Parts: sequence; structure tokens; C-alpha cells
Amino acid sequence: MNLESYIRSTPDFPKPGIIFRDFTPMLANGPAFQEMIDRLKARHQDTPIDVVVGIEARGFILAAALAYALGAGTVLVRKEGKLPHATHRQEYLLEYGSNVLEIQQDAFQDGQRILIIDDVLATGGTVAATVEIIRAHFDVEIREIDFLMELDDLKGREKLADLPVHSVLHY
Ligand SMILES: O=P(O)(O)OC[C@H]1O[C@H](OP(=O)(O)OP(=O)(O)O)[C@H](O)[C@@H]1O
Ligand SMILES: Nc1ncnc2[nH]cnc12
Repeated sequence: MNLESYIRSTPDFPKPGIIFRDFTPMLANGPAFQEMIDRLKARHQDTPIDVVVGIEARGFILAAALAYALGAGTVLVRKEGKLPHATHRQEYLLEYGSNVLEIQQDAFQDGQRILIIDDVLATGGTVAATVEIIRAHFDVEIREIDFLMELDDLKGREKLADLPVHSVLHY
């Protein structure tokens, strides 16, 4: 299946100069969504994953589906002010702005093997902040970071130099 045909590219959204890579057509198509999750699942068949970490908001969709497929748990990394109970916070820069991420202080148990997932790797600011907040506060093993789409020209993976990174599609 050509998964790329289910990505819609919209120029000048949400700001002039940005080509927005939108995976909602893939989500709306059952076989395409299933194929995407199955391809990601296949990467982790032989390497046990305890928790899949999803980054708000689009990453949640992928994290929940993949975690279910792997029999793993899901942890949410959210934008500021959305998570109840005690949290850790981390500021970061976006391709089109800046923001704050939070994670709950009891999100993981020591030694858990985790996978981080998001829909798009652009500048890498969001995922680098996610790695930073996790490494600063938790004793877990980051097994891999997966993306549906990677915007190669922005070189976001250079911010993740010491970690295994995999993207299903490249632009
Ligand atoms: O690599 P970066 O330059 O950091 O950009 C990638 C991030 O940007 C988008 O999220 P956005 O903040 O737009 O939030 P959303 O998922 O809530 O729409 C995307 O889903 C990634 O999380
Ligand atoms: N070009 C882009 N398309 C979709 N999501 C993004 N997040 C950051 N850059 C993006």
C-alpha cells in the first residue's frame, strides 16, 4: 500500500511558508491506518516495549493505537496546563512558535522500556524536549523514537543523535 498517498500537503498552513503534512486522510481510511500501525508494530515485535509515549495532540492517536497493538501502556506528554496532579515541565521551540510540555511525575516505573512516537519530526524541538524531560526525571530506557513523517531538510534527527530514530515516510 502506498501510505504516502494518504498524506495531504497544504501550503502556507498554519503560517506562510509552512507546508503542512496532514495525516487525517490516513486516519479516516481503515486499511491505511491499520497498515501504518502494523508497520510500526512490526519494528517492535522482538524488543519488549512497556510504554508508548505519545506527544499531544496528534501523537496521542498513534501512541494509543500502537500501544494497544503491542500490549503496552500509554503515557501522555501534554501541552501546559492539561495534566492533573504533580507534573514536570519543559519549554521548547516549534517550527512555528514556542510552547511548554508537561508529564506527570508518576508516569513511569524505574527500568521501563519505552518508545516515543509522534506524527511529524520537523525541527525536532518537540521531541527533544520530550526526551529531555524524561531523561531529567526518570530512570527508563528509551528504546526508539518513531514518527509517521520526517521533514528531512529540517534535520530534526540531529537533535536526537544518540537515540535510534525511525520514520515511516520522508519529505
Ligand atoms: O519537530 P518540531 O519542529 O518540534 O515539530 C513537530 C511537532 O509539531 C506538531 O505538533 P503541534 O505542536 O503543531 O501540535 P498538535 O499535534 O497539537 O497539532 C507535530 O505533531 C509535532 O508534535
Ligand atoms: N510542516 C508540518 N506539518 C505538520 N506538522 C508539523 N509540525 C511541525 N511542522 C509541521
